[in-house]
Amino acid sequence: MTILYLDCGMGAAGDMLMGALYELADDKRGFLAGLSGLTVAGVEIEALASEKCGIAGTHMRVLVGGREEQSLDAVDVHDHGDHDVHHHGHEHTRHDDHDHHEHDHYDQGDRHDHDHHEHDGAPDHHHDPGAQSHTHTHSSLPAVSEIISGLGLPEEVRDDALAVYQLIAEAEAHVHRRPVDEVHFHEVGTLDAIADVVGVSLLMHELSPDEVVASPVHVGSGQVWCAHGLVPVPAPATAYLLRGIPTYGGEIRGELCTPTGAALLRHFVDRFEPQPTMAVERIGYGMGSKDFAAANCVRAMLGGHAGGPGTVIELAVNLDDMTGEAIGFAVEELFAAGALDVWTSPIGMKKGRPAVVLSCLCDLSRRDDLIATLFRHTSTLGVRGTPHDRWTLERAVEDRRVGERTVRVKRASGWGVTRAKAEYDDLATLARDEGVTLDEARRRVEGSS
Ligand SMILES: O=C([S-])c1cc(C(=O)S)c[n+]([C@@H]2O[C@H](COP(=O)(O)O)[C@@H](O)[C@H]2O)c1
Ligand code: NI
Repeated sequence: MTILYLDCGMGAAGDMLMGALYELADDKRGFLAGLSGLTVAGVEIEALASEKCGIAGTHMRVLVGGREEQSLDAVDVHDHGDHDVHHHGHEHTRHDDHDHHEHDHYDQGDRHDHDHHEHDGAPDHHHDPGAQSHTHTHSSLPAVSEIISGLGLPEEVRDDALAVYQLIAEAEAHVHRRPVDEVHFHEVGTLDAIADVVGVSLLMHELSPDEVVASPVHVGSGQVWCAHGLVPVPAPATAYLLRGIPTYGGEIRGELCTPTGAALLRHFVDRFEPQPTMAVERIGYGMGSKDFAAANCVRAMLGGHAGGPGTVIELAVNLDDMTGEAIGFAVEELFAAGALDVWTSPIGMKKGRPAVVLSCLCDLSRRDDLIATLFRHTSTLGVRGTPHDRWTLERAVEDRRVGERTVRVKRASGWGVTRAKAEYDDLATLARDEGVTLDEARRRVEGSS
C-alpha cells in the first residue's frame, strides 16, 4: 500500500507539483520523452536543478516560444504611482544564463487589459506581451481537449488531464457566470498550463500510488494580476476549485496556489490532512519560480503504511418508511458503489414506528459516491458521517487445490496473529457439488494444505 503525501505548506502550482513528482520518478528520461509531443506546439520542458532556502530541488521550466510564464503578485504599491506593482517573481536556477535576481516592475498601463470572454476562443489568439507583461491565450475547452488528445498519451493519462481541465472550465464558468461551453481560458489555457497538467498526470500514472494525501493548502494572501486585472488571492478560480478543501491564507503576501495547482489537487488527492503515519522512502522537492522568506516548494513523499491506523468513514441514515425489499436493494447498491461493509440495525422511531439504521463503511475516496447512493436509493433527507481510525491485518488471497477444484483461501496476518479462512462462496460450491456439509467441505480444504 503506497501513499503519496504532498506537503502544500507553500501552496501548489502546476510546475511545482510536476517538479516534486519528477524527483520521485524512476524513469525521468521516459517522462520527458512522454511530453515530447508538446515540442511540436513550441513548448520546451526542462528539469532544472534549483535551490530555495538552501534546499536542493527541481524547477520544471516550461518555455513557450522561449518564455516562461510567471504569476504577478501585487506585493507592494509604491508611492510613485497607483499602478506600479513590484513583481517579486525571480528564479535561482543554476543552469540558467540569465540574471535571476532582477526585480521587474510591472505597470498596469503596459498590460493589455480586456475581457477575454469577448474573443472567439481560437487557441492561437495570442497577444504580444511586450517587454512588461505576460503572454496569455484564449482557448475553449474543446480546443484544449484537442491538443491534449493529440499528444499520444496513455488513455488513463489523457483522461486524467482532460478531467483536470474540465474542473478548471467549471471553475471559470462559475466565477464568470457563464455556461461551461462558453468558457474561454486565459492563462491556464496557454500551452505551459497544458504542459503542467499533462506532466503531472503522466507522473501520477508512473508513480501509481494507492492513496494520495495532501496537507491543508496554504493559498497566500494579497492580490495578483491576471487577465481580468488585479484580483484577490486566492484567485477566484482557485478559491472555487478549493471549496471544501482545508486552506489557509497565512502571513505570506503572494499567490501560492494557482488555479492549475488547485485543479490538480482536487482531481488527484484522496484526502487533505497532516502527514499520515507512513514509512517515507523517497522525497522530492518541486520549486516554484518565485522567492519568499520560506522555501517556495511543494514537497512530495512516497512511502508505505507504517502500522498506524487508516481512516474509514461510517455513513448512516434512519429509515422508517421503506420496505425490506427496497432496503435490501439499497444495501446491494452500496456494496456496488464501493462500500467496505453495509449493515442494518433495528431501532424504534417517532410515532412508535419500527425502523432501521442503514450504515456503511467506506474509504474517504468513496465517500461522496456512497452519499449519492444513499440519497438515490433510500427515502432519507440527510446522511450522517463519522470518521473512524481503523487498524487492519495484512490480507492476501491464495488459491488452494482440493481434488479437482480450486478454493480461494484468505490469509490475514499482523499484530501477532496469523489465520487463514476459505472463501465462503467457494466452500459452499464445494459442499453442494460434493454433497457434503459445509463443515466437511472446510475440513477437506484444511486437510489439503
Ligand atoms: O486561466 C484561468 S482559469 C485563471 C483564472 C483566474 C481566475 O481566478 S478567474 C486566475 N488566473 C490567474 O492566472 C495566473 C496563471 O494561473 P495558472 O493556473 O495558469 O498557473 C495565476 O496568477 C492565476 O491566478 C487564471
Ligand atoms: Ni477567469
